[in-house]
Amino acid sequence: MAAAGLRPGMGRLLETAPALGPWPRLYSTSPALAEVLRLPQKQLTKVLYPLRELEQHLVSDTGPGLIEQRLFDPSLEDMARAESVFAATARNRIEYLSSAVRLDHAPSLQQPEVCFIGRSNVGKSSLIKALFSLAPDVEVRVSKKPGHTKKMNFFKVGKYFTLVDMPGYGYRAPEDFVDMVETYLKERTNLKRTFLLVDSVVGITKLDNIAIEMCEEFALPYVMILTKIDRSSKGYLLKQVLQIQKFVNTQTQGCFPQLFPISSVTYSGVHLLKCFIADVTGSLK
Ligand SMILES: Nc1nc2c(ncn2[C@@H]2O[C@H](COP(=O)(O)OP(=O)(O)OP(=O)(O)O)[C@@H](O)[C@H]2O)c(=O)[nH]1
Ligand SMILES: [Mg+2]
Repeated sequence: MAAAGLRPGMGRLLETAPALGPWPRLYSTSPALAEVLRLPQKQLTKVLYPLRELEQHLVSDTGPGLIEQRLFDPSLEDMARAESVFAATARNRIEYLSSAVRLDHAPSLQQPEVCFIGRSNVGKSSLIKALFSLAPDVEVRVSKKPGHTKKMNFFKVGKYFTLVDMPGYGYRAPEDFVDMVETYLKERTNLKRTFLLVDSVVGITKLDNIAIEMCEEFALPYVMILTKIDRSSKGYLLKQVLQIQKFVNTQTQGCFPQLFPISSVTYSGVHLLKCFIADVTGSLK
C-alpha cells in the first residue's frame, strides 16, 4: 500500500484513516489529513509537499537551495496536531468575529494574529475557506469578481489565534484601502505574520512589488504564498517558482525564504500551510 517508504509516524496516522476504498482522482478533493494519507505516495507528496514534488523535476546539478523547501519541514504528527487546531469542535470554536474598515474598529485581542493580503482576486478568501474546511459553519465569501472583500474580516480560531481576511489591492480595491490596510500592518501589535499571496500563474506584478516594499519598509515578518497552482502545468509552475524564489532570495529581507504554493481547489499545500500558521502562532505547544 501507499505507506511504504514514507516517513516515521505516517503508518500510525494511516491506521486512523477511515476505510474509504480506492482513491478515484489524481489528487485530493478531501481536506482531511487522514484521507490524504491514503493516497498513493506520488499524489500524497503532491498534496502535502508541493515543492518537494516540483523539485523532483529539477536537474540534479542545479545545486541545493534553488527551492528553499526544507526550512519548515514538520512531521506528520505536527501536521495532524495543526489539523486539530483548524477543526471546529464544541471545545474549539472557530467563528467569524467582526469586520472593520478602520484599525480602531478592529476587535481588541491579545491572541496572536495572522493576516492575508494580496491583489484582488488572487485567492485570499478561497484560501481561508480551504483552511476552514473542517469548520463548515464558518462562512467565508469568495467571488469571481475582483474586489469582493471590502473590509478586514476577523475570524477567531479557538483559543489559539485570530486570522484576518483583507480586501485586495488593485482592481476595484476599496477607496480607503491604503488607510485601512497600511495602518493595520503598521500598528497591529498582536500581528505575528503577514501572508502575502501571489498568483502563481501571473507571477509578481508591479502591485505585488508595492505590497512587498510596504512589508519591507514596516519590517514585517512575511511569507509568500503562491496561489492557484492547480491552474498550471508542472513545467510552467516550476519556472514560476524558481523565478519567485530567486526574487525572494535576492530582493527581500523580511520574507521567509520558503515559498508556500497552494491550491484551494485540490488542497495541495494547504495542510503544510495550516501547520506553519499553527507553528508561528505558538498553537502547537
Ligand atoms: N483554480 C483555482 N481558482 C481559485 C483558487 N483560489 C481562488 N480561485 C478563484 O479565484 C477567484 C477569486 O477568489 P477569491 O478567494 O474571492 O479572491 P480574493 O483574493 O479574496 O479577492 P478579493 O476579495 O476581491 O480581494 C474565484 O473565482 C475563486 O474560485 C485556486 O486555488 N484554484
Ligand atoms: Mg476576498
